[in-house]
Amino acid sequence: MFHIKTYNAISNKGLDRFNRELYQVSADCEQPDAVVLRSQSLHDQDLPSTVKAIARAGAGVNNVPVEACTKAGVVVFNTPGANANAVKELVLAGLLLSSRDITGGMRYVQSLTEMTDADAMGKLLEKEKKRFAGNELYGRTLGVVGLGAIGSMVAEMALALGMDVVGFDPALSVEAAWKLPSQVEKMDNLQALMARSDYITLHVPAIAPTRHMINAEVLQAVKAGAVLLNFARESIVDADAVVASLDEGRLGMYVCDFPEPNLLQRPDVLAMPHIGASTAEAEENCAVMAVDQLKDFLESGNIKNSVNFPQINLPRSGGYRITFVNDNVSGVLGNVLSVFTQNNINVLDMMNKSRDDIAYNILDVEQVPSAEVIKAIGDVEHVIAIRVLN
Ligand SMILES: NC(=O)c1ccc[n+]([C@@H]2O[C@H](COP(=O)([O-])OP(=O)(O)OC[C@H]3O[C@@H](n4cnc5c(N)ncnc54)[C@H](O)[C@@H]3O)[C@@H](O)[C@H]2O)c1
Ligand SMILES: O=C(O)CC[C@@H](O)C(=O)O
Repeated sequence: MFHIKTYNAISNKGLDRFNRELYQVSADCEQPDAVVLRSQSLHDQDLPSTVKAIARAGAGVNNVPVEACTKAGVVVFNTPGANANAVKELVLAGLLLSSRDITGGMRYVQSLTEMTDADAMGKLLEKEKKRFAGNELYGRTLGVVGLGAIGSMVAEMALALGMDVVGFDPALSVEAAWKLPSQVEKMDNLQALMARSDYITLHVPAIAPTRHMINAEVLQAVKAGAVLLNFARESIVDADAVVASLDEGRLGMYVCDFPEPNLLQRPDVLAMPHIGASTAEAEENCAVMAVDQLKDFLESGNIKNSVNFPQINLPRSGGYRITFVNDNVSGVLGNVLSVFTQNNINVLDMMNKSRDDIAYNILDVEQVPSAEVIKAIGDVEHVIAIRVLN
């Protein structure tokens, strides 16, 4: 039986994929084999030593202490692309809400509660509507910072709206580059993108190099009146620098999914409560992907879409499956194989993959490994974690 601890509201479409004869799933499990979560921060929590994997039903893993997990041999998964369409559609809302005073106009109409005469109301609205006029997106330039799953979808959408699109992503993967429309013009640096764009939208992960990447210096390069949209993370933008730029009249508007107190009560800030991925479809997609990846890892040792471990998949070749994690230094696998030789255990198939400082191994063996053999493998220098699967 595997024990799964959940945090946040994880869609039942995903959780129902855990066969209850094999899995116990609950929010208050104390010694879980694995954790499924959304935005709950694990930074201030002690992770039980029973945890072998953490599945983030979503893209950003800044709420998970990934480095500590890697050192402890804990695999961290995310669900790349599973909520990208939801974010893309909210970016479209942000573009429209920042271009036309839709919310101001709606608030004004709702305020006319004293009016009883429809003709008089119609005349008043025709007179007042100029206060809520705006501009079109067509022909304007959108700068997309980060051209991964979300950024590339946003770029494609903007092109379909008749916008020009420029992009900046120094770490673009080959796979992501293939998905990018050819009309997206590549910018060499962030300043160049800022100087060209009427709208700038951020789609980078919250990692050390992106912390405050939008700061006072970068905002100097922005076109007067440009709109900045942040549906990525709070830490990417220095909110004080944004407020200063808005006050100065340089930045025209800030649309964000990560409000901070100093952004409230400003007409030039449109703030939302982190709802980029809050659609039924995105929540289901993320939960299904997270659960499927976790099951494949717990039951077969395979790893797909991990942010700290290598991708690996070894079809079962019968016998008994053992997986182990080790420091990525030479000689460890050889020493483990010697343990099998010494104990007359035949290896049927095996795969070894590494990523940065960590290596991960799957071995199918013919004979059931005894507790002594497992202990001997665990005692091999640089072996961090070991599992025996049925
Ligand atoms: N508002 C929400 O609810 C919501 C939902 C989903 C994702 N997000 C956030 O959006 C981020 C991006 O999501 P994604 O699915 O597109 O991820 P992704 O990994 O597919 O794409 C991120 C892209 O950013 C690029 N990048 C990294 N560092 C960069 C830098 N310094 N400058 C420019 N580009 C850089 C990467 O090369 C990659 O192409 C997530 O990490 C998460 O923080 C927010
Ligand atoms: O789970 C959520 O609601 C938000 C997820 C989002 O921020 C992400 O990084 O994927």
